[in-house]
Amino acid sequence: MTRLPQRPAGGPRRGKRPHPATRRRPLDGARLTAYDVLDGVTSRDAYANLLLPQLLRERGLDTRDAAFATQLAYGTLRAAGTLDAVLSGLVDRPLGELDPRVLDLLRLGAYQLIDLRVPSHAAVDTTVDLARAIVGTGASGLVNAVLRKVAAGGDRMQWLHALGGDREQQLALATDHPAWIVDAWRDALGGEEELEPALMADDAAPEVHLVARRVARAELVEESGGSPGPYSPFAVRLPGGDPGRLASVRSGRAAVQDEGSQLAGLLLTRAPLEGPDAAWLDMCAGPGGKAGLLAAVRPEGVRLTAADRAPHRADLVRQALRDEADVEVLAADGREAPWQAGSFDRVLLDAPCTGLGALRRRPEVRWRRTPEDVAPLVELQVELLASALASVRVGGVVAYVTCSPHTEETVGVVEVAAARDDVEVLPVAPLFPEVPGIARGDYGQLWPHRHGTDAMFMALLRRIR
Ligand SMILES: C[S@@+](CC[C@H](N)C(=O)[O-])C[C@H]1O[C@@H](n2cnc3c(N)ncnc32)[C@H](O)[C@@H]1O
Repeated sequence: MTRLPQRPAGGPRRGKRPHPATRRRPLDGARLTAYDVLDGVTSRDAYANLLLPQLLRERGLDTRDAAFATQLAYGTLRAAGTLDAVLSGLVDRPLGELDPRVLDLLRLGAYQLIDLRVPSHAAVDTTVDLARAIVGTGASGLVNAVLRKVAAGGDRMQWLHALGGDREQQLALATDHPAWIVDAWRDALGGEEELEPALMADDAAPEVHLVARRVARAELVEESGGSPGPYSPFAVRLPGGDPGRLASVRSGRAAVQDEGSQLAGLLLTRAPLEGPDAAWLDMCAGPGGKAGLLAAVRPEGVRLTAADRAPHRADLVRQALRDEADVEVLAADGREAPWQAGSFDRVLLDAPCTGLGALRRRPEVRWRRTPEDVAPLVELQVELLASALASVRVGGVVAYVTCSPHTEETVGVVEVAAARDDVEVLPVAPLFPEVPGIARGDYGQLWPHRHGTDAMFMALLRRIR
């Protein structure tokens, strides 16, 4: 560590105090934690929603600093596209040629200046301190010079104006979405009318949603200080905070789960069914969010089988179902089912997908995903849905669910199955009369701007012969 310049004996003389900029300030804990999240995402492909809570726990930041670190980390990750557009005009080489640590620091500083309007001396000085400590003195000079130019350019509105571009580019920049995701949302929404509010809502920090599994919802409301969710009878919404501190969450009687995911799980339970109703399958169950809810709400006598291809995800399901009787957890590929064909009455297929509907909770995913990811996922989804239909008895139901509204992964996949002569589509909206605006044709679609949930898609299919 660099040592402070030594004062002459007898203390500083008047007019000879060291310049404040040469003194070392302690690093700001919230900003350092936010930087460490950005660095984990950049250099180790970490997931911010897993890394951040771990760092907050380890470092014991107080509530205020933890909230600021969260805002900085998530906000910077969400806004990376716009921040890079600003920064690329101010750096004398392509951003990809910068030391990745310097780029993350520039993004962190620029986010504070442009989006949070943190006074420029605080945003610049603290980022320069981080640069000096993490990368070195040379980097701190570059960070200082670039961030001063960012500050001089004004706030987000002024920067968007300066960046220019057509309406499409402006929408992508203003809402922090890559252009191909803007297109996918437009397509799923059926046009322009709701596009901007939908993308804006997808760019906002989400509330925390809890699910009351084995505790009365009123009790969880009381314990958490939240309010009942408007749609799922098990949902509690909180403006923020660390739900891991709640006794109900620690004991597994409640869990963190988006209210839209709760509805997607409940869809399976609401489908009308004739004949036996004793065997349910959750075919892609890891980490066990929907399996946990299904286990809690199933009628007496229903056996729940939950499978996941990834053994470590199957272990997480086992953990989520640890206190439930009459459940079986398998590490199994749904396409090579180890169970007998036609052996289930209800099957949930919560398919692996691009996650374009859950970007609020996984802020870096929008920049990680590419349009090339879609086709291989669609191929897998079609195969899994065929397998789900083979796993259900004649007369039984399959709920097909994705946390993506992308038309190819949703309507496109279901239409392949619905074209078969042994399958019929059951309309979703009548099963959710309490959820206005859920219909997407015969399917269900939730949206952050309409429902305050992730953009979950759901479809219900019956084997008719
Ligand atoms: C959207 S996540 C499921 C989320 C889960 N239902 C929940 O609510 O917590 C999709 C899961 O599918 C699993 N998966 C991917 N391919 C699979 C396959 N061929 N068979 C079974 N599971 C698969 C992934 O490991 C992942 O855990």
